[in-house]
Amino acid sequence: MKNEQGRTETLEFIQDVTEKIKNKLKEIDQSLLAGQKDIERMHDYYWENYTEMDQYGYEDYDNQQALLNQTNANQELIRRKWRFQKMLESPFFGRVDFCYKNESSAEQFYIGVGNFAEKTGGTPLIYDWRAPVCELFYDYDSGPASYQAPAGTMEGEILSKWQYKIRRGKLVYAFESDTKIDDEILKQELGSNSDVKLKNIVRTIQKEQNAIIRNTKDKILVIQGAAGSGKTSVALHRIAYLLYHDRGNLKSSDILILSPGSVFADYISHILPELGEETVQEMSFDLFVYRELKDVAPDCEDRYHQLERLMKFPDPEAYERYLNKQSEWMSGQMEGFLATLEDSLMDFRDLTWNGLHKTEQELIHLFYFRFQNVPLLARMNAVMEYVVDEYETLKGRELSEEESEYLRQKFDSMYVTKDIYQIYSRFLESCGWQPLPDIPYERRLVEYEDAAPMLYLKYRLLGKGSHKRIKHLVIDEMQDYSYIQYLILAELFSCSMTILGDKYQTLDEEMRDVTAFLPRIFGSHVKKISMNKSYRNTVEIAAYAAGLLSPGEKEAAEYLERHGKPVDEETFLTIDEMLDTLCGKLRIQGENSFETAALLTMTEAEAYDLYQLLKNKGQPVSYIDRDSSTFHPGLSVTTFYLAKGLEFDQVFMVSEDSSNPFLPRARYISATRALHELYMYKIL
Ligand SMILES: Nc1ncnc2c1ncn2[C@@H]1O[C@H](COP(=O)(O)OP(=O)(O)OP(=O)(O)O)[C@@H](O)[C@H]1O
Repeated sequence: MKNEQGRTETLEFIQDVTEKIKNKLKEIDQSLLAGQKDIERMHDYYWENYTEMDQYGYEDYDNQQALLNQTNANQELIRRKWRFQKMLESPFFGRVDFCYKNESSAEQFYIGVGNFAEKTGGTPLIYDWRAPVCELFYDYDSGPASYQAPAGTMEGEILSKWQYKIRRGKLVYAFESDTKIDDEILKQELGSNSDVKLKNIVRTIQKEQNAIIRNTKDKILVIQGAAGSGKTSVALHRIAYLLYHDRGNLKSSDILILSPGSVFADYISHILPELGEETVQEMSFDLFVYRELKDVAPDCEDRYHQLERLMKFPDPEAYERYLNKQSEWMSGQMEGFLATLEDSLMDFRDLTWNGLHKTEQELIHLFYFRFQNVPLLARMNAVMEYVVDEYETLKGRELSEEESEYLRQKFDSMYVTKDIYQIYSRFLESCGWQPLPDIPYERRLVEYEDAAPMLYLKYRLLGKGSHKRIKHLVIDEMQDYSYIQYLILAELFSCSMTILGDKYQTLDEEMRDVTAFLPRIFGSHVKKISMNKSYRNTVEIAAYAAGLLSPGEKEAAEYLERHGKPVDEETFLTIDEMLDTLCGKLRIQGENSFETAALLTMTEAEAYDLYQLLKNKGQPVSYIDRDSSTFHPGLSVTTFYLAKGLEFDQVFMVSEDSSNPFLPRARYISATRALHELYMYKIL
């Protein structure tokens, strides 16, 4: 009965709110038209009068400003229009009936992806999911509850909670639940064939996820989450939340996501616009390092080069060296090296030029005492500026550019070398490793194992102003960054951060738990949180994936009770046989078909061959390599490491070489990419 009444109420509310949204859209259309006319009028005025505008350009400037303001206002209107059009499709997804303490009746709060009020600034008919009152929906069952409003804690009682699905303006279901966001709804959401790309989860954010999304008090949040626990989703919703709550200070251009690559960036790119925000900047760490080292060497390997090499030519010694070069131990060695470098890098001499005279002793004094806090390779410049300043004051004239340049070279010649490549090579030797090949700039290629330590050395020698413009940094796949890489990030960014990942999904042979050392780099601001419940996979797939971990690695993972087909393990004698079987199992065409499937291999070469073979068989298929930038529906062929962070309805993983040292990790990463069906194939 209560359900019936609730449903009727909801239908009436949908009708009412739809009418009001339509009216709002009409108003926006009228304002847009008026705005457009204004712009045209301003253009006309300009062209008719520009020859007569005042000579100082004031009128021209005013005209340009007015034009810019009107264009911005129109753009804001277009954004609002788009948002309200979306709301017409699905105006809200939840409702809380909350009775404030000392009140006799409950208020109804409808919750949607955005706010909607009839009049700007009026009481919302629908509340944005990020509004304070919506905490009640995500965090509480029926009964006593409270939320934090700007005016303080609001206490009361939740009398009922509703969840809705509205599609194309029509109510699909409405049901009252006493509990938190109900598992049944979650199962329905996840059990249906997935969208092509990552979905927004506003309708079903879980309590522990909500705590992370709404956390504004911890400067650095580090989230260790099981595969499929919603880390990426939570990070994106957290960005939307921070943007909503700190509108005055934070813009989307102030936020940076360090992500594994361009396909991943494409895979998540629509979420923020769906949540009413603009997309944020995205960058891969390896690309950043390559750019920063451009003045040291023209080319630089990335993570994937290194991984491919180690898979092709397994070399335990090289692997050990790579791990050491990325470690905390290495940063200690570097500090020791830097301490002795102060002496061995310098060759002080008396300096005499056009009446300017400084003895070796005077220069040494300036270098080691007056400017001791300036980074080593920038210090001579500081000494020179000091000396030149003194000289100019004495002579009462400024040096010409040529004179300054001449003197700069003279001062610089007191460094034995300023070449970071050569200094780094000396550092390697001091640690007992092979130095780098002594070759000119044009022929240099920095191997992946040296790239991050070399960049860190560069910053330590030259100094690096932090990226003040970035006010929030998100680091996804945190387990893929080494100690040295985090030192670089700490050097570059002093802003708040969300760092998330899964220690079991490393691209190393062993799991990597970075949470152990992050507090040593970022200090006491680090707050660690775990997310153990996995939402992506069926129970069958999740249990299979857990079985791929070694006994010491298993943690008590929780799964959503969603069942599907058992995992299919098969061994084939030929690739052709395997591909025929795969084509038979693919369900990406026809009725009840899936949206996405992936064939995952160990190496790039294997992926490319299989892609070609599938194409030859007439199978529609896309190939994802490290330069790809779009994620397509249908079947994709790629390596396990490029599939990180992505998910597919069906996953086929094929391994051809059982001695590959990365096989166990690759199998785990591949298996956890599957939403509904998993096929683990081996070729003998
Ligand atoms: N609260 C939720 N409601 C609905 N779906 C959810 C929820 N949380 C996570 N999911 C779904 O679970 C899947 C995994 O989410 P996501 O990719 O964010 O996890 P992840 O922890 O980053 O995974 P991985 O580390 O394995 O790449 C996605 O399909 C996502 O939509």
